[in-house]
Amino acid sequence: MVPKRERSLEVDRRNTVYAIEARGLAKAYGGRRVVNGFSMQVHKGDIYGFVGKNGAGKSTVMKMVTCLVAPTEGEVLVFGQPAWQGAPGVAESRVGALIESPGILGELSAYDNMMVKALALGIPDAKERSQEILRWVGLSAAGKKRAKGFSQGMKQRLGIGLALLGSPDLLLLDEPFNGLDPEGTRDLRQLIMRLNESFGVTVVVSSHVLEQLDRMVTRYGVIADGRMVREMTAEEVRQACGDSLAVRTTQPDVTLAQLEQRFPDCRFLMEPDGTIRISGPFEATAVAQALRAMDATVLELTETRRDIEEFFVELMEGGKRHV
Ligand SMILES: Nc1ncnc2c1ncn2[C@@H]1O[C@H](COP(=O)(O)OP(=O)(O)OP(=O)(O)O)[C@@H](O)[C@H]1O
Repeated sequence: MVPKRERSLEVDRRNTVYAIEARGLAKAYGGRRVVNGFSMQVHKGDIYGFVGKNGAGKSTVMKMVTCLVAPTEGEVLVFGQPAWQGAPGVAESRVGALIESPGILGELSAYDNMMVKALALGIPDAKERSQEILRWVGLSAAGKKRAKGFSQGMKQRLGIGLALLGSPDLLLLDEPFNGLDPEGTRDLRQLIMRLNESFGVTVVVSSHVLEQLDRMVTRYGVIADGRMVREMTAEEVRQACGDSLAVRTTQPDVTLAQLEQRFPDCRFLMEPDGTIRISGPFEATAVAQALRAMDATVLELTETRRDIEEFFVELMEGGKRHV
């Protein structure tokens, strides 16, 4: 049976409406463009890992998607509709977000925090909904304790609870693992996965904690200097990491077709600069022999072992060639 998350990606490939689609997005502060020519495609059902160095522009992009900040240029579609139509539109009704401070009232309990927001949103069954969500985020035992005394993990979970009040189809979480201990990190990761799997909530998570993203993400986007460097499925990242063979020839398309035919059990990935990355059960010497037999002009043939962190660091450096 196909795992549910892979199945949802399969369905979405045929579906042209994305949860988020950004085109030519730019944001300037004081004349400096901190996001520029930015594009992004988050498929419905994704857990999308949004990765980039400090200051790359992740928060700014997330704020433009959630209408906290107005774009200088470009367009953001949320479920096919403009997030901005002069005023916040679809983002208000279908999107939940935890960006920077989660808007928690420190003097109030978790339940009272939920009720304040539920009443402000005009949610009809505010009490039941607040209790239900608190159970979901694992805070029903927090009782009357004031939120200012919560651990960082509890605050993050309450922040997510508040973001869930409007029953969003899309949830954006900016650095949610910051300041969490290993247990808090695990709990939060499991919560994100449950939301995605049980309710089909599309989740965008920006994080530096690649190890956590690797355990739950279905697609990645890498931002550097305000531009999208690369979007890849988790499977493509897995293929690009681990033992692999990088092959560059003068005719990459022809070489790729021939190698695929010659080594049907291997996995092949063509990188933007034409490098063919072979992973799976390959023998470097057999590939070298095959290239000779094909009369290919080989510019490079390198066997590499690369871990996920190294892979992303290279991309975050600005999308230089990563062999
Ligand atoms: N309100 C603002 N006024 C001026 N500059 C800003 C403002 N908000 C962000 N910036 C600048 O925009 C750039 C991108 O910031 P942003 O917070 O989006 O990056 P980030 O990728 O989320 O980084 P981090 O991981 O450090 O939060 C930074 O250089 C930042 O200083």
